[in-house]
Amino acid sequence: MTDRILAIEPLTAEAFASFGQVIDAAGAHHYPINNGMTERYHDLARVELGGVHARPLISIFHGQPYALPLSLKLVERHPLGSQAFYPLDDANWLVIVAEDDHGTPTGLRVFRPAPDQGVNIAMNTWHGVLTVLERSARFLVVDRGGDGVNLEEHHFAEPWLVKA
Ligand SMILES: NC(=O)N[C@@H](O)C(=O)O
Ligand code: NI
Repeated sequence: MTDRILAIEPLTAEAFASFGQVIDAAGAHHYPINNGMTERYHDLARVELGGVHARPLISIFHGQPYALPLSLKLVERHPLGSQAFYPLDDANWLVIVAEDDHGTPTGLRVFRPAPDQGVNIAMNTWHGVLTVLERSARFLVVDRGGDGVNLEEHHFAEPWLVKA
């Protein structure tokens, strides 16, 4: 029996503020372009690119579903850049993040994005890898390429349990 249980909470910009930004057209600054044929939802998140020869990468991640309860054994962070995930399908997914305490993740939080929400995880922020539930889903991912090592992993001595 473990006391290392994590509950799932709804994703809000306020709750996520210390980990990055929520990508959400709702409430965003927007304006018509292209003779009014397109609405631009502008500047939704802050892409961070650090280190040498940094450049933005645009990729598609096709995530396979995990089952709940989820045994969380690892979080990671990208010291040289942010990482954004925006669903291309109707996805049921989780965003797992943590604060940092002198190099150790602490204060784990598990968020469930609403439909039409994505996230931009700020540079050097501890997070779980893409965690999709129920059915596979594709995500547009914007993160950092370039020189240097942009991945640091933390393996928990004892896993956390993410429960519905
Ligand atoms: N490894 C990789 O590109 N993906 C992870 O960084 C992740 O956060 O899913
Ligand atoms: Ni990552």
